[in-house]
Amino acid sequence: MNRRNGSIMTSNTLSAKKEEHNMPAQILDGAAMAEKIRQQIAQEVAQRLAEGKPAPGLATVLVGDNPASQVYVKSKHKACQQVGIRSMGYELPATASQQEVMDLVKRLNDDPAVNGILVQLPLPSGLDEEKVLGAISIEKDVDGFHPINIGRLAQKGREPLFVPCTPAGCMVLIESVLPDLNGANAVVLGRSNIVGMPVALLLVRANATVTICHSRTRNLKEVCRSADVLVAAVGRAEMVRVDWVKPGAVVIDVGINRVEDATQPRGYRLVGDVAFDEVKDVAGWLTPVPGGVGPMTIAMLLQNTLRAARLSDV
Ligand SMILES: NC(=O)C1=CN([C@@H]2O[C@H](COP(=O)(O)OP(=O)(O)OC[C@H]3O[C@@H](n4cnc5c(N)ncnc54)[C@H](OP(=O)(O)O)[C@@H]3O)[C@@H](O)[C@H]2O)C=CC1
Ligand SMILES: Nc1nc(=O)c2c([nH]1)NC[C@@H]1CN(c3ccc(C(=O)N[C@@H](CCC(=O)O)C(=O)O)cc3)C=[N+]21
Repeated sequence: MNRRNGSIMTSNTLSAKKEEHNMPAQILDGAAMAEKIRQQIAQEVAQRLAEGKPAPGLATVLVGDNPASQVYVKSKHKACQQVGIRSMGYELPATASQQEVMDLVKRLNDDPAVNGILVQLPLPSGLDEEKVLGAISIEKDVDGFHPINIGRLAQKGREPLFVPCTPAGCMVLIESVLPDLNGANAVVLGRSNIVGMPVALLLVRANATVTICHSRTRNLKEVCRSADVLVAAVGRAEMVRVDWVKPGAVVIDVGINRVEDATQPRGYRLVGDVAFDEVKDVAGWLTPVPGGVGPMTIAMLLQNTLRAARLSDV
């Protein structure tokens, strides 16, 4: 079996593959894939405008002044602009009350120019995230974090209106090289509400056999090494080392970690949860950081916003 043809490595091919140690991974270029998706979305938006329909609208809600959140929200607006989605940014101070945030969400729910509402997470401490996310109209829940959308994702035979963006982006990347996940062993490192758990749910829906790992997992390295598909979303710089990865595996690196680097203009560089330079020699496919899952997350947000606009067509 060749790791280039999208087939799944089985344990009896493992030792043979190890000898091919120096066969470098193919890079799964999320930035390029996201660019293609954005072009397609731009075309569809233009088509809608030509039909006399209004531009899809996305409202972002940023509470407080977390610098990383400000960067992410800014790049979401930029991406909207690129494809013709109208984006509206709402900012509240870190001192905003629960009521103020809830009132804003309700106002956006009632605003017909707003098709999608994204409340940037994490919210400052003191605010009830569950209540805020639950207040978003499910037809505008382009992040897919409303309890009804997550509940449907977790249940057989139910369809969420929207799938969370980062997990959806991971699946597009994985399925671009491994379209048939039937019976594949998938390991997800991390169980957060926004990445680990929903990506695990999507992998189960795609018929993979899924193991979810977290800070209490024993024998992490061995569990990871059993994976045909490994998704790392822990937020620990370069935690996944070369001997954690089965030769030929598809490795999706969700982590975005800043590490100090005086040679960089910003004083830091971004690294993933995977030690890219060593894992690239053994994985079949590997996503880079930056340029992997991050841009796909934003492309999925645009896709969800366009879908929300379509849902609101009368
Ligand atoms: N590219 C993108 O689009 C996105 C990237 N990210 C990045 O992905 C990473 C994860 O984000 P997020 O899910 O929000 O993070 P969280 O901090 O919410 O979750 C981290 C998860 O990893 C587990 N974990 C932490 N340390 C270890 C360890 N040493 N061994 C095993 N498991 C561990 C935690 O376990 P436990 O539950 O037991 O605490 C938890 O389940 C971050 O770097 C974040 O910046 C996030 C969102 C989008
Ligand atoms: N309600 C909500 N929805 C989210 O989708 C959400 C969130 N809250 N909170 C935080 C995380 C994080 N996240 C990222 C999106 C894009 C990049 C991204 O584009 N990264 C670039 C690099 C960006 C840089 O240079 O910093 C890349 O990986 O190439 C990263 C991370 C979305 N999140």
